[in-house]
Amino acid sequence: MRVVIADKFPENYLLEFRSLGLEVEYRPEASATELPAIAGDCEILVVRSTKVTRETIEAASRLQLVIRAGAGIDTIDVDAASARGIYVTNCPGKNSVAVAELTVGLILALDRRIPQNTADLREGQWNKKEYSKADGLKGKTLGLVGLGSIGQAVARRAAAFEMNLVGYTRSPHLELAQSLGIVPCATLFELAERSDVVSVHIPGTAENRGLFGDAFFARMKHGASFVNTSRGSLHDTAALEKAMRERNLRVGLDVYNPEPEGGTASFDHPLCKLPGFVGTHHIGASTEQAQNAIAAEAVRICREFIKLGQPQNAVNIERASPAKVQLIVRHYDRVGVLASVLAIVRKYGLNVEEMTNTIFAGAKAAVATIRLASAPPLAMTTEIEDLKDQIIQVTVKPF
Ligand SMILES: NC(=O)C1=CN([C@@H]2O[C@H](COP(=O)(O)OP(=O)(O)OC[C@H]3O[C@@H](n4cnc5c(N)ncnc54)[C@H](O)[C@@H]3O)[C@@H](O)[C@H]2O)C=CC1
Ligand SMILES: O=C(O)C(=O)COP(=O)(O)O
Repeated sequence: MRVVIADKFPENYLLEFRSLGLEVEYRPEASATELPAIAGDCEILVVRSTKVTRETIEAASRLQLVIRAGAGIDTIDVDAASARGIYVTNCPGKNSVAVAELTVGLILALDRRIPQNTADLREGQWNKKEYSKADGLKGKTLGLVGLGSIGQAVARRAAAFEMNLVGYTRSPHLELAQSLGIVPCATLFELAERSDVVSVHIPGTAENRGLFGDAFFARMKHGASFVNTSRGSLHDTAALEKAMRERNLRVGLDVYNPEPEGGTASFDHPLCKLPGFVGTHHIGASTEQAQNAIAAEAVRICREFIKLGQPQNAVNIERASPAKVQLIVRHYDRVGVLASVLAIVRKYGLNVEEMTNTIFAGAKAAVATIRLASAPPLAMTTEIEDLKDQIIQVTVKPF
């Protein structure tokens, strides 16, 4: 099997891929437009933020698995992969601590204006008078949007600064929130009104696009801070600029919309020039610790995939099976039995949604569980039962 690694990846983990018997092509500088040609004949594609487009998925005729060596899968055309039966996985939770550390760094930098202090010192300017104005974090309220892996890691760190925590999450993680000392907010607007600092930790899905716009910022306190280390698509840049100018909002960003592809580029962004801004270059996950943890997880996913044919952490498996009925066929473990059973299922026009076949000790008998979208007619099960010397028992159960 051939694996293409189309992003920067720790060297020693490349060796681990090779030790799995994989032929490794390491293309750390590959761009999204080059990827269709590069990934053309690989079975496994590993990427960080390099976009995997429909063109790549369709050009890679042997592709079976795309591993996002990170958390967010918004850079991958998951629909295109699903339409061709290609697994997409990510490495959940493996870079959360790194992002949480950067988030706390941005919150501290916004309060004490550390980058602005440094810039003045670089310019030969001593300005203790100006920079002596800061609020302090103790007793201030941090509003966390999203209480997944990163939201929780930020909560734990902010608690050490004795901040009050409020949170908003779509899925009601009430017990979890309580265990972390997070007071749940019923709506995003309630969170905006209560928070001195808002920090965003939700995925950049289509439905979350532009969630933070005029209406949200208008509810934030004057002079409050907004931190986004998740995705640039989540905030409306123009609304953010307006809130910075009119409501003295302070903004800390690691992510932008749009963001340059690759490691270096010129970058002219309206927010970066405003005095209340601190920012980083989408480096939330870029610590050695996080990248080693991510790489180890990517290798683990590959190992399991090679062994079992199915990867862990797949994000594009249909969770709500269309199956309604299970046809359970106990049969002798002989050549052609399953083919005969399936031929009868086909004859009655029923689609097999899911299927497993489990062999019993001694390999004399097996049980096939065939999941169907609708109940089989009696004539069909009778026909299966009548397969000579092949069938032990047929049952039908709802699913
Ligand atoms: N700056 C960087 O380098 C990095 C950025 N990220 C970004 O952070 C995001 C979050 O990462 P994790 O915490 O690891 O993911 P996660 O999947 O553990 O948590 C996300 C949580 O957000 C919740 N959620 C989704 N939409 C929501 C909404 N509209 N309102 C409230 N809650 C909502 C989900 O239910 C889930 O609990 C990633 O999707 C990625 O975009 C992740 C890693 C590195
Ligand atoms: O894991 C994520 O979602 C990230 O945004 C990290 O991106 P990166 O792998 O550092 O390009």
